[in-house]
Amino acid sequence: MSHLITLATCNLNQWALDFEGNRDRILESIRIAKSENARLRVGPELEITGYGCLDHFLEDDLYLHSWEMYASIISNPETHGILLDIGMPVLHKNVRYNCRMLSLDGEILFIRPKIWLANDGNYREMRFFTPWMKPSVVETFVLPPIIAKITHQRTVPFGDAVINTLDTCIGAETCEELFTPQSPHIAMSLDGVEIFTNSSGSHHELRKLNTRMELIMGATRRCGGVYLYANQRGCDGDRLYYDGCALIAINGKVVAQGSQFSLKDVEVVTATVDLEEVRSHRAAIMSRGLQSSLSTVKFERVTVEKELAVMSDRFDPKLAPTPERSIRYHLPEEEIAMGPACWLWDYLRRCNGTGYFIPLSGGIDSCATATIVFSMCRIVYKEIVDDGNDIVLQDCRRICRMGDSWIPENPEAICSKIFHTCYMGTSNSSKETRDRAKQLAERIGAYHVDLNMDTVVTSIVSLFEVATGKKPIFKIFGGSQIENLALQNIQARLRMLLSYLFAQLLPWVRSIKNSGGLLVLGSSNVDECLRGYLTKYDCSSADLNPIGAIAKKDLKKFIGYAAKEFDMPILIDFLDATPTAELEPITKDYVQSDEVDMGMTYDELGVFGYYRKVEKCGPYGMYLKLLHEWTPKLTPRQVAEKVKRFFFFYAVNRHKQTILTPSYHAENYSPDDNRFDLRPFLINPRFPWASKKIDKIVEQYENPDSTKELDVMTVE
Ligand SMILES: Nc1ncnc2c1ncn2[C@@H]1O[C@H](COP(=O)(O)OP(=O)(O)OC[C@H]2O[C@@H]([n+]3cccc(C(=O)O)c3)[C@H](O)[C@@H]2O)[C@@H](O)[C@H]1O
Ligand SMILES: Nc1ncnc2c1ncn2[C@@H]1O[C@H](COP(=O)(O)OP(=O)(O)OP(=O)(O)O)[C@@H](O)[C@H]1O
Ligand SMILES: NC(=O)CC[C@H](N)C(=O)O
Repeated sequence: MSHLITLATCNLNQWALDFEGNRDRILESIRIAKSENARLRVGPELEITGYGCLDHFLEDDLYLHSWEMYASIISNPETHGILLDIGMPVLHKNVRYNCRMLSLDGEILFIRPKIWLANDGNYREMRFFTPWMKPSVVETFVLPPIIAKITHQRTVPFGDAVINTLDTCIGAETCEELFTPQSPHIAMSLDGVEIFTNSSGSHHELRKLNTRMELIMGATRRCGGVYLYANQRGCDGDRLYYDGCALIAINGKVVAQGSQFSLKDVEVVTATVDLEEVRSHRAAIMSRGLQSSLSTVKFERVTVEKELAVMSDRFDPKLAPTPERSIRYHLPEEEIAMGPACWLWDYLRRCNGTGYFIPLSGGIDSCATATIVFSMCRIVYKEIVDDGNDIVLQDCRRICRMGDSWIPENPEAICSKIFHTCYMGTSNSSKETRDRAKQLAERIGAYHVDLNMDTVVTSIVSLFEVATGKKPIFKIFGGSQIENLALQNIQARLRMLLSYLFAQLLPWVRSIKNSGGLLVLGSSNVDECLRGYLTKYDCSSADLNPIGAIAKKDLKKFIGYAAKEFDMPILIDFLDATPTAELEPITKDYVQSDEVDMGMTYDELGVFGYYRKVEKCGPYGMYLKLLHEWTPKLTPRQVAEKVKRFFFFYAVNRHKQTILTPSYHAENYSPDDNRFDLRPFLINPRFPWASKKIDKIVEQYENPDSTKELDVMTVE
């Protein structure tokens, strides 16, 4: 006979340190879960504080406020009648742990500290928490008096326990633990745990979702069982976008999946599963039976004298298992259209902003950034009109400084209120870029300013001339390299200055009431940041950069996608144009081009970026890898030149990464020096020893007879 139970998991848009807001979202998720008849509700990792509190996790206040919020949740009778798994940090014996609080009917069942902490890339959990290094061990936790008064308990178990109800066994695993080779669910499953909860704080990266999904599918296929994945969603105050995707799986099949990108603050996902399916799946595998009977890891059981099933003894014709469904993945270009857009919306509403400003050049990068803002407006509009989301409508009215009766008639109406673009031309600008910028702004409804700033550039050059008696001139007119660069950088840096001026005053110019300034958007892509192909403190220095960790290649795909999906044919013109900075005079024989200037192509930069950061290659390691990949199309010498050139520019420009505008983290090869890619910024760009070793190999290829065997240790 089947044994049906209904379970709930959720995506919550928590905000670091927003204790009351976080609590209310948790309460709302419990209310929804109960209304769907769920008997178990799991929420995201550290949901009471928000996952991204970083060094605030070191403050005692945070632990106090966590208990206060937790008390107000479990003392609320509306949260009773359902097993709750809530994420919160806890101090035990003066040690900080990242914990899960399991409770039922206002009573704490046990506290489970995370065992395997996330500590690479963007994650630094070891900085704030101590891992519970005693798998399957349980101690006694003395409850703080405010909680003891509410729960009428003095102590509760603290450690790696599991819950036995009358009809099943439940174990908790926390985020990273799923990603480890010896995940806790393995030993738990062999010890009879049938339902696993996973509470996560996992952020978006392009093309990453399948890793998470494959792990969940693989785990439940191999071990059997029901897996409830909960995740935070949204921007909780940092460069990361947590990408939800709450999920319920059973024996390698997905039965429920929440959305990855959305403006919903609370999204609850429920499913009804048949525990008999878990039992028969497991019992059919003899080898699993042997491993289970031999397993020496025994988990302490915390007993609950209740059943999770609504009716285990009778057949209920109204209750049926939720059918299997296929996993939904977005294309990378859809991910770009949605992730940074939702991040920008959270940012704007949470800082009580008036809108965004972007210097729009008529090139791909600022165009992609503007299109992402438009995508944000589309998502907001859809959420208001199609989904009737009142929170988004209220936020939208507040940000647009519109009254209580206003409902936007289309995405362009939202864009026209909050998005400002500006073309800042000089005599080096072309009509094409100017027109493209104007047409793009028109299409999305942005408030556009088209200006010329030659007078400002000229007056700065004149001032310099008066002060020094020397006048720099462009290279094509006979000037030196250094003069040429200085003249380009003046234009670039003035654009930054003008951006902030216009961002501050445009709402005033438009007589928008009660407005503050606009947030300035930067638009350097990941590849040019890595190569340092940007002027320090120019338009690359802004308040936020939605595309700072997205590759040019992906941005182009996104533009192609948006041209069709957003009905924006103008975007095709951007795709067809040659990327150019337009900082040097255009003559009949010369137009500045990015790839020529950089000495490498954007595709090559993508490869270098991947090997440097993801594969952790130094120049020598990268050369060896690319030698196999790029020869015989290129000679070993040409490969060596390219690798050395890349590392040269990377090293001389590394200092620029220290002041990069905070960017949406989207790519695993992001060079963001502030949180993700920590490196020195004074590096010998010639990498002398590695270069000698590379030269030795080139020599070996070019004169195979000259060296009998390859001895890379002997240089000179
Ligand atoms: N090791 C070090 N540690 C700390 N700081 C260091 C440094 N070396 C230089 N610096 C500083 O950096 C300055 C040089 O950097 P920077 O002023 O950026 O100038 P720089 O990197 O020399 O030139 C800007 C580059 O960006 C290119 N570009 C292309 C397309 C568009 C744009 C644009 O902006 O629109 C720019 C432009 O063609 C040029 O190649 C030095 O004057 C010095 O102040
Ligand atoms: N004529 C311009 N008017 C307004 N902003 C400009 C102009 N030229 C450059 N910018 C700003 O400076 C940034 C960097 O300029 P750069 O020429 O390097 O462009 P890019 O990084 O290739 O981006 P894009 O593809 O948008 O031109 C641009 O993204 C844009 O925000
Ligand atoms: N919070 C965590 O433990 C997250 C780590 C995990 N590797 C992830 O990206 O989802």
